[in-house]
Amino acid sequence: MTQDGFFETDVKSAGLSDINFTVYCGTLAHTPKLGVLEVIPNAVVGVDQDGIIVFITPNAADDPLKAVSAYDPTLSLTQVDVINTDLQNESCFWFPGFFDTHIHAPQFSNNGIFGNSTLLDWLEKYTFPLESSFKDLSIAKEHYERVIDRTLSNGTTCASYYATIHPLASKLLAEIALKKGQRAFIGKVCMDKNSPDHYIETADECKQATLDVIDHIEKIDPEMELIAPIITPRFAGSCTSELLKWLGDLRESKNYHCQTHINETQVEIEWILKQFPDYNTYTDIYNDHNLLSNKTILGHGIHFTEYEKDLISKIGCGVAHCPTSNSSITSGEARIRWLLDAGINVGLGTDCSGGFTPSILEVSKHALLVSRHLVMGSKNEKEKLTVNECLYLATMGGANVCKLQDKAGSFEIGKKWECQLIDLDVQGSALDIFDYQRPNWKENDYVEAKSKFQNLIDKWVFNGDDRNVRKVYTNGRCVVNKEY
Ligand SMILES: Nc1nc2[nH]cnc2c(=O)[nH]1
Ligand SMILES: [Zn+2]
Repeated sequence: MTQDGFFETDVKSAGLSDINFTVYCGTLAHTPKLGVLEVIPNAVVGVDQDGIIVFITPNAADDPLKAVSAYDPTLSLTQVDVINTDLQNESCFWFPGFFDTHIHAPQFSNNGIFGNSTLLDWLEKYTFPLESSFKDLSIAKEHYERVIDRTLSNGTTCASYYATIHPLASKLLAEIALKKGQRAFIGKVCMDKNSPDHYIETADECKQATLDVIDHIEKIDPEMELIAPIITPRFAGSCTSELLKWLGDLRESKNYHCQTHINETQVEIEWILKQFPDYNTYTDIYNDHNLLSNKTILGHGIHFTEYEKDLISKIGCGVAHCPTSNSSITSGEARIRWLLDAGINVGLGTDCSGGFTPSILEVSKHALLVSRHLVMGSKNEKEKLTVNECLYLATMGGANVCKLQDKAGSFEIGKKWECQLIDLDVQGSALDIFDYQRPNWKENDYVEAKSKFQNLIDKWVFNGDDRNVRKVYTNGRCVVNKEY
């Protein structure tokens, strides 16, 4: 423990041992482009000591060392670690880790508890009382350990977290993510108005605490191997103009990531525009306070006007789509096709505990269903999202929003080995796979096997859960290994 009471963690020491090269065998599946499922059957993937993918050879899993020699004939094979999946099991595959682009770590214990509330009364009744308790570090520690264990176990390799206003608890969240090996953006929440007396800070306290948390994160992971700070004004409803401007200038000073909520409900929008009478739109408030860049993640974005959509497209902001939360607290249905058509990067967010599930797989399913609800109103079939589009939002879409598209989100040479091993046949899982549904990559022709595999992917999205996640890797390191 350090003097502050935090854990001492060294990201380098958490890496691989003396083995300096690893090959992973098995079928790879990913969605590198919107709506496109690519499958690389029985592949061998070479991963170097930095966790970087250096080769991907399809149909080579029968003799992985041959693939290694073909990549580098001088490599000593005794130093190669071979990780085999169960090759007899054709319903086992590697899939990129999920991105949760919007999650409130301190709200985790409230998952499922929202009654009939809507945003503003939900904040007062359920959220602020829970978050204010994080002044107590022992409460923070228990929640933060559990939320990171749970999201990792569901295949979330990267999460953009809102913490609370408390600097010590926010630093602790960063320490725990680093120790457990989850890639994470950590945002100390900023709020200096419209908040209860027991859960508010002055602008000066907020500035000091924000700098303190950023400094700590930069110290414990100086190379930003896994964690990074993110400037987090809760929303325009809980920050004064003075604080928003200071945060915006800080964001610009070092091109920091930034996250906030926007256009979540009509009542919220009216309430906020009354507080900022000089502005016509919610987006203009953030833009004028210097908070928007291509590293800004805007949570929800359900009720953007045409003008706002064009503005965020021009600036390059990402949107965190949170369909589970938007349905639970009755906020609305975001028009994702409309945003994608404007070239806006969109990822998925659990928004725990506005949303009730920590699983991005489940949120993918909800994104698909919400898009169908939109169609029932608009009669515009184009708004429907497919399974492969939702999986793209859950992986590459999230990577684009977090500006990690060169590091993760799909399998590609030069990217990190950052993925989950999915096993559809795991004992006790809710999936029933019949033998006729299994693809046989060796004996079926590719098109037939691929079509069977697509059906399995669809079944996974609708009926799978964390029990189907056997292993999880971030930055080339195994961080979840479930022995059944
Ligand atoms: N969903 C959601 N919206 C918010 N707007 C401001 N704070 C919050 C929050 O904690 N959750
Ligand atoms: Zn939120």
